Amino acid sequence: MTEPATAPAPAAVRPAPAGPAAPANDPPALQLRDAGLGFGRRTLWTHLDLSIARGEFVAVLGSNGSGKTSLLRTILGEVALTSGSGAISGRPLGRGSTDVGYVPQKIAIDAATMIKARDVVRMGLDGHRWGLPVAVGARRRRIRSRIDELLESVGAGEFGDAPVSMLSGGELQRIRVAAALASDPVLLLCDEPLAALDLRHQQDIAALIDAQRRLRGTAVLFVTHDINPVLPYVDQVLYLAGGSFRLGRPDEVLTSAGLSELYGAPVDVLRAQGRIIVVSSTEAVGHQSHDDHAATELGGEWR
Ligand SMILES: Nc1ncnc2c1ncn2[C@@H]1O[C@H](COP(=O)(O)OP(=O)(O)OP(=O)(O)O)[C@@H](O)[C@H]1O
Repeated sequence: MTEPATAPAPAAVRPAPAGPAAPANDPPALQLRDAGLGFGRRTLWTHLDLSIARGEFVAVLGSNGSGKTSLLRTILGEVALTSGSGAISGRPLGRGSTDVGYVPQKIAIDAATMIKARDVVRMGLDGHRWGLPVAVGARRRRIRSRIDELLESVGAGEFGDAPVSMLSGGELQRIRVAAALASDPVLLLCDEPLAALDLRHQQDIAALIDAQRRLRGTAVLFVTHDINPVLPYVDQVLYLAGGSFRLGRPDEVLTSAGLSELYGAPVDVLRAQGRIIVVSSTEAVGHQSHDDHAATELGGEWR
């Protein structure tokens, strides 16, 4: 892909992927080989080769309906690839892998429920199973102390005993992250965890996830409509659109030439004050804001 001469590199400081060094012959946290997915006659993406090493941060961008969530669902083993194959830490994709943590867009919580924040984290520890026997004695203390540790690690120590229905969007998102990290996963899948958060909370959650991959070597696959809050951390961008994709470093993928080719329509990628703004021929779109209207129009216009 050609880099437009006018596009400066993002101003963000990119830390090197960190975390405990994995032995050289360790398999990647995630490997997709010649992977494809479609529903009926519609192909979402095909011939996708993606390898994510321990401690690597990969952002997934793309228009509405381009298959970002479906990609996560294939990795979770909920949807089978139409072609190709995938593995997590060398093991074939399948349901219920404790190597994978998942931060969903939403968890369905009844407003009337009295489930506490710490109960949601416990679900993460127990592999999302309710109705386990009540732990007693030393085991109970061990579980409680691990949950306290997880709550502290996401800055949620203070509201661990609060009913989740009382929490703000930002507080609840911390709890979702703590639950996803409970099994100390090799791979963390995040489906738009910054949606509906204000700028400060977006930055907090992004930094939290970055800290986890640095401390624990967790690989991160992060679906987002807005690259900017995670730009300082991103090693690779996977950009899905129009039944195809681009994969590479942010400065390789987020270019006017590359995205125009991907969409088959003129797209300008602007860089200003360390932020990236994607602009169509008619309006600013998608990656700089949480403007659902603009994002929807991007998908609707070019899908
Ligand atoms: N099980 C399914 N059967 C048929 N079609 C499906 C199925 N799951 C998803 N789709 C379709 O596949 C397309 C991609 O959906 P997906 O949710 O992966 O998109 P997305 O990129 O995450 O979109 P958004 O940005 O709006 O969240 C959509 O058109 C959706 O309707």
